[in-house]
Amino acid sequence: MAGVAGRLARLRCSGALSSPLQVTRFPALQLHLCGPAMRASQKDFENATNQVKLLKKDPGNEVKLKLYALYKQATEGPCNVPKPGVLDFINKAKWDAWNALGSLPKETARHNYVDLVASLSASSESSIQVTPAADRKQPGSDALVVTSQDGITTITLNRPDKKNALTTQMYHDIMLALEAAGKDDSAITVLTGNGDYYCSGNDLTNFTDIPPGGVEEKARSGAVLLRDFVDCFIDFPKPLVAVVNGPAVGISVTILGLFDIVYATDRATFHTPFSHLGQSPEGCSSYTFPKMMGPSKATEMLVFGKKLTAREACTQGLVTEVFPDSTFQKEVWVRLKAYSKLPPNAMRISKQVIRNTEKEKLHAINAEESNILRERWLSDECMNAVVSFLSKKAKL
Ligand SMILES: CCCCC/C=C/CC(=O)SCCNC(=O)CCNC(=O)[C@H](O)C(C)(C)COP(=O)(O)OP(=O)(O)OC[C@H]1O[C@@H](n2cnc3c(N)ncnc32)[C@H](O)[C@@H]1OP(=O)(O)O
Repeated sequence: MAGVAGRLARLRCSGALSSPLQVTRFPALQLHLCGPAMRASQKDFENATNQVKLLKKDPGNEVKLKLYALYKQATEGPCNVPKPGVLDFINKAKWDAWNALGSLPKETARHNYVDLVASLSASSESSIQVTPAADRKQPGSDALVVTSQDGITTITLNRPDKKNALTTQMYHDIMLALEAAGKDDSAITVLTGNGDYYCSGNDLTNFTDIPPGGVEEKARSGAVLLRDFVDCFIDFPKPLVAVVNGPAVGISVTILGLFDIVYATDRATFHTPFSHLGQSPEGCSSYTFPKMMGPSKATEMLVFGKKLTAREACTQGLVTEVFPDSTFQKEVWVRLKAYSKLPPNAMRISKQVIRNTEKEKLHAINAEESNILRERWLSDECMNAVVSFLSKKAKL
């Protein structure tokens, strides 16, 4: 697979990316990747390496990779270190960027680095270090908001700018929130999203956060986390309601089979593009979906990634009721407030009567799905899909 940074550099040199927009955004890259070699003193270079630490505006992965590559070329010359493993996304992207500079002379690299930093300094507002993913801080508890009112505990996914994609931290926080909600004095628990999306599923940048034990360890710990996460839904003791305020993707769809009620706006869609991502179903959907909609409709969703409208999902039994978007919030909350006034113990016991017969089976299915996914995450198919998403995201 050609490196993303290498592909970017080649495209730039061929002029294929020289649209006015890109020239405006990255003038230094545009000018100097193919431009004439010029001189910058060692002192200028040292100043620039210090200046880089003071930049306030994040210029994005593309420029960070370029800075990294130019620095290495300027200080060490052409790349002749071994290529990192294909699953070592971050180091491989860095290696590709450096390697793409070929035999560019050290002096030219030094000049280009100085010039690139100067162009960035003008509009800088936040840090620009090429931070290894493992060192990156995950969003904290503000990515999840928990409120309790009128007998209802509401857990709200709160990363609207990322379509409420689930970070590793959020999986942990949701488990804690469910544990607390299961014990508090509310009658009903609700999961919903803030913004135009319900949830875009697993945050695909989770895959770049490789621990010291490497990708195998990442896959192993991911499978454990997934299993624990889904177990919390299987075991949740009270009525659990999904208020699906917009499109839902991936794991946010599959776990709906473990909710007691699913209310959706007519703007919602339900998408499980697992094959496209080289992955396989989780959240017990390999069991709950065929059971609720029949194996053929389940296959369309889980194997072929067919996206359902809210009404289709309702017909298939995945959604309880669909509401017009304009009245969705009002109608749903009036309904839930009325339900929350029913005797809580009776509701809890009735839920358990309905669900308990399946619990053991669901735990076994969850364990099996998590194991299979652990292997999938190590596959070329999955790795290529994640690299493709990250490349588009980094606009490489
Ligand atoms: C413990 C581990 C358990 C793992 C369990 C496994 C679960 C499997 C899954 O959940 S598979 C599903 C994974 N999700 C996806 O594949 C969705 C990816 N995202 C998209 O396809 C699109 O972003 C979209 C269709 C959801 C929305 O498209 P739209 O064009 O409307 O918006 P943007 O693409 O511009 O998105 C806005 C910003 O949000 C970022 N983002 C959205 N979804 C994710 C995601 N899943 N992971 C990471 N980031 C996501 C997107 O990159 C934009 O960010 P930016 O503004 O910084 O560019």
